[in-house]
Amino acid sequence: MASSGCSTERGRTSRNASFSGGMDLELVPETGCLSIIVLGASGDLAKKKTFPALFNLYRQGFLQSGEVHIFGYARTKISDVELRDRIRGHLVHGNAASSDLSEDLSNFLHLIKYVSGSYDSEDGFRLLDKEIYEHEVSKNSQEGSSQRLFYLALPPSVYPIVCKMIRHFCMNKSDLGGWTRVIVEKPFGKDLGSAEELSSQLGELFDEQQIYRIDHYLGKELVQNLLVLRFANRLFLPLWNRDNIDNIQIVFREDFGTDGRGGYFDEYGIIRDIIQNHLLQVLCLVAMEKPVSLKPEHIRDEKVKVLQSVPPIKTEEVVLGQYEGYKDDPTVSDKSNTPTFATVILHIKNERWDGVPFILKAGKALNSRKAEIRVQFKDVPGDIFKCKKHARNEFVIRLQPSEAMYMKLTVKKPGLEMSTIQSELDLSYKQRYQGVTIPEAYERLILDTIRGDQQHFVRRDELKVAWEIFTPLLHRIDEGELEPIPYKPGSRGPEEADELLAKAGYIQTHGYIWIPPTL
Ligand SMILES: NC(=O)C1=CN([C@@H]2O[C@H](COP(=O)(O)OP(=O)(O)OC[C@H]3O[C@@H](n4cnc5c(N)ncnc54)[C@H](OP(=O)(O)O)[C@@H]3O)[C@@H](O)[C@H]2O)C=CC1
Ligand SMILES: O=C1O[C@H](COP(=O)(O)O)[C@@H](O)[C@H](O)[C@H]1O
Repeated sequence: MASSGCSTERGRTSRNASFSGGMDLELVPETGCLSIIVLGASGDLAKKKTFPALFNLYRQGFLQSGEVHIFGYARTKISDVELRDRIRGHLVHGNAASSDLSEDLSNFLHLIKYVSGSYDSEDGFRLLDKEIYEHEVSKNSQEGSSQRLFYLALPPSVYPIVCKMIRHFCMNKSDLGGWTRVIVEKPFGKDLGSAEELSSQLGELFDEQQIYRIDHYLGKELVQNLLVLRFANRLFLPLWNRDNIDNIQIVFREDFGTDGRGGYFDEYGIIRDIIQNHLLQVLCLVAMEKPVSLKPEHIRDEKVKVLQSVPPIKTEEVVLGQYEGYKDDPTVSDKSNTPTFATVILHIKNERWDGVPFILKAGKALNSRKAEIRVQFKDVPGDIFKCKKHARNEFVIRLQPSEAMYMKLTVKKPGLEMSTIQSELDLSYKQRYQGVTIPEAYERLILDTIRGDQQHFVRRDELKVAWEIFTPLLHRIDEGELEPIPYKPGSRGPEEADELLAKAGYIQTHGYIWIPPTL
């Protein structure tokens, strides 16, 4: 796995060999050493997602020992060894034990160095810069050609000061093809005002091309497949509109509660945590027009147009819920009004979608864990089968778990009688792509950042319109004008949400259930 010396031919090829390589991306030539700096390295996201994603990229040859170094930075006073011990277990999770794995693990962990310092301390960031610089010098990286990727695995409250410190003390010294990029995590603000303030603060320090606002749903395999599916298949082109589609649901369900993150969650709630970002991003890809090309700006231009076509949310098209027992968490206020469940209907007032409700539903502590897009077609006109038994066509994209796409169809029930039954055309990934490992969303997005591809990241104007849509509703909830309905953990959520779904036109096929095929 390991290679020595900076920018080996292999390293250059593998880091640049993008999925969209043939798609006209202007990739930055790579010549220097890469330093990845995880700020907030002592935290939950860093150990569960960031370091494991880096390890997987390392194992696949996208990060090479000879040219990459990883730095952890946080206030907690621990040594390099202690940081490595904290994350080790999360790196091996899900990987079969083997001698390769333990060798890779040990080599990878040795690439990690920890620097302790506070987020507003000049000394801390000067020390960090010195460590990065020493690494670059040790790899004979030409000054100005090195690449520095800062991953802010931190609460957003410290983004402005941390970005200021990076800007003043940790940038590349000159520009010989090198770069400095910053990945920022959601939530990007709490409402339109705070998001815009944060954007302005960051915008004063970095160009838009240097800021990568990560939304990990954009890194999921089946979310990335949406544009291919829609625009590379003739089949969907004539059907994907208000003439044929009755309603679209985008659903996120989790079968566990706030799971130790009650303090964070209570401040944000399910709309800010899931709907305003993850589900809205999925909606954009489902609803947008064909972009001029696959250039990031062309795609993001189309996403912005979709969001700009969404009129204000009506209170009667919202159902909020809170699971019973949520307030037992000592980090949650006894009087909390925070929704842990929400169904919100959005409309898109354009030629393609006028009249088609987009039903966004998300909830914690429900009866299952899944995320999917459910496109329900209109009834077939002229019912020659004279039986109401055959149900509507539905095209379902299962984002997780058991990634799949299936089309619910009415077919003749096999046998002597002429009767109909609901069945499906099924593309289940595990079965169809045996032996293929679907990459973790974070892996893909970190690699995109290294490659300078912003296609799957949220642009500033996109973020602004997303907040414009939800801010009035969020303010009404914050002011206590809308109360969440209690629901039992392990249930479907409040019954009122199903009633709203029916009012929006969704017709459930009773007695039909899709079972993911097993090998
Ligand atoms: N955890 C998750 O599953 C997900 C998290 N995110 C986002 O990622 C970011 C990081 O999340 P997560 O790792 O859970 O957060 P943590 O609460 O674990 O914080 C990360 C680190 O930041 C430092 N920190 C914590 N609170 C403060 C504070 N008030 N002021 C300054 N520093 C602080 C701590 O390091 P130290 O004290 O050592 O400096 C901590 O280890 C957040 O923006 C979060 O919303 C997004 C998706 C999922
Ligand atoms: O961003 C978040 O996402 C997770 C769910 O992510 P998934 O990839 O497992 O679907 C959610 O649990 C968390 O509350 C939220 O902050």
